[in-house]
Amino acid sequence: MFDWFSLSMTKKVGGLSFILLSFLFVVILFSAYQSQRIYYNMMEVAEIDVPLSEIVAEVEVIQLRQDLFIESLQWHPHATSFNSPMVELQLNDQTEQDFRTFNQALASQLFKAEKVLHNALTLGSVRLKMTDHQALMEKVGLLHKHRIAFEKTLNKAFRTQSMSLQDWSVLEDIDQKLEYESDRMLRMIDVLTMRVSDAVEGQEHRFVLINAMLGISALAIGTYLTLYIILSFRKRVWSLRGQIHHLHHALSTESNPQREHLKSNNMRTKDELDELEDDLQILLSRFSSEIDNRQQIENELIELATRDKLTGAYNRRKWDEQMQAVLHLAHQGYAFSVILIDVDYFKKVNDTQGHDVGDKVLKVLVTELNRLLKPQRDSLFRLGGEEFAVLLKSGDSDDAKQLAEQLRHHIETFSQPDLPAITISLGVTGYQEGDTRQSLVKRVDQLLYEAKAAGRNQVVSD
Ligand SMILES: Nc1nc2c(ncn2[C@@H]2O[C@H](COP(=O)(O)OP(=O)(O)OP(=O)(O)O)[C@@H](O)[C@H]2O)c(=O)[nH]1
Repeated sequence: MFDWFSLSMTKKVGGLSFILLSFLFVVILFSAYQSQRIYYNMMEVAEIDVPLSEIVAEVEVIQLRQDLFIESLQWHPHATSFNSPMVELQLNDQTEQDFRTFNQALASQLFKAEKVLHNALTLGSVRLKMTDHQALMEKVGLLHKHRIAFEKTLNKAFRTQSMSLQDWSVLEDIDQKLEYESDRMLRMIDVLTMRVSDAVEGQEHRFVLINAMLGISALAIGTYLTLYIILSFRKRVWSLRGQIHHLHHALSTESNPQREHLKSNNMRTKDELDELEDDLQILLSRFSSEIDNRQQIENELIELATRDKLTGAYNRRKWDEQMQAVLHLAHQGYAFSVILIDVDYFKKVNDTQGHDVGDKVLKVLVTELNRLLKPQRDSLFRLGGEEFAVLLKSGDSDDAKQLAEQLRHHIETFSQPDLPAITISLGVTGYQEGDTRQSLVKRVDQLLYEAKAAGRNQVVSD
């Protein structure tokens, strides 16, 4: 089943936006459709009903003129024969002229009405009550017929300058019919116009109602969408900030001076994003200092792992690493030298003074040897027991010999009240082409042996 709540925020916002836009789209389409309908209905009123109303108004005026015309005909019936009583008419040129004028006007108005209705029915501009329009058309036709009959009757009278009583009553009858039909036509047009305006009004009401409903729905969805986005956004930001605070807490339980500083310095109003940015900034700086600390600790641990615990000189592991590195460089032309150092008669120190003193002697020895070494170039290693080595990463073997002699002399002459005096024997050699670690160590070991054999407290080099 469709699970709205488990959708991602993007999908929810996208879905709601789509619905909102669809609503707006429907509102626009419906508005356009209704406007179009209202427009056509109004067009129908403007093109058909308004001209028809004007025509009928004209016909009414003409009708009045026609009534007056008939009134103006002074007549009195007199019998010319028993069977055919005649009407004596006051007919002159002016009378005929008047008749022709209003008769023509009437004919023209009726033609106009026919044309309007014919166009409306044939061109399809009538949308409401087609049958009523057809009835109206018929009514105009009838009026036309009455007018022609009226015209004929009068034409005859003008020709003969007289009229039978029968014709006179026909004329009066036609006149009444004309009047009656014209009234009916006007009423029909009124009804039609009313219907059209009612229909338009109804459409307008529906239009307003449906548009209002769609608009309210769109507003509701828009409001919900906006609130949803704001609340989701705030919830996410707060959740992120919560996680950041947890991280702060995990990094340190102490109060964070940087955070306090930021808080106290930034009194201006901040939004959620500003606060999140601050939190992230502080977190990042804390991470970076934490990384620095860890790096420092790691370096210290590495350093500890490479140092001899008793003396602080580098241990054999470091010696192996460094030898590998300098041999690799030596193969590329960077020479190096080694001084191998051994304490003379150290067993005697242990035996006579005790092991602790022996330890202290070894510690002091390392301190004193280091005094004469150049940290950039020379490194001191404890290879085991009372045996040490100095690695000179650069310089030739003469430099090494010179340094070895300085070391020997310094230890020979060094004294400390609580420690026995000691001497050291040293073997010195430089890198020779084709050397391996074993060949070089073996050679310098041999030289040290020779120094011992030669009476100790001396330097032997190759
Ligand atoms: N105090 C102490 N003594 C140690 C330590 N490591 C080795 N030794 C002692 O150093 C002595 C080395 O003695 P030997 O190898 O006989 O050499 P030496 O007495 O110095 O005589 P030569 O080297 O021939 O001059 C031994 O007695 C070891 O016990 C240490 O860490 N502390």
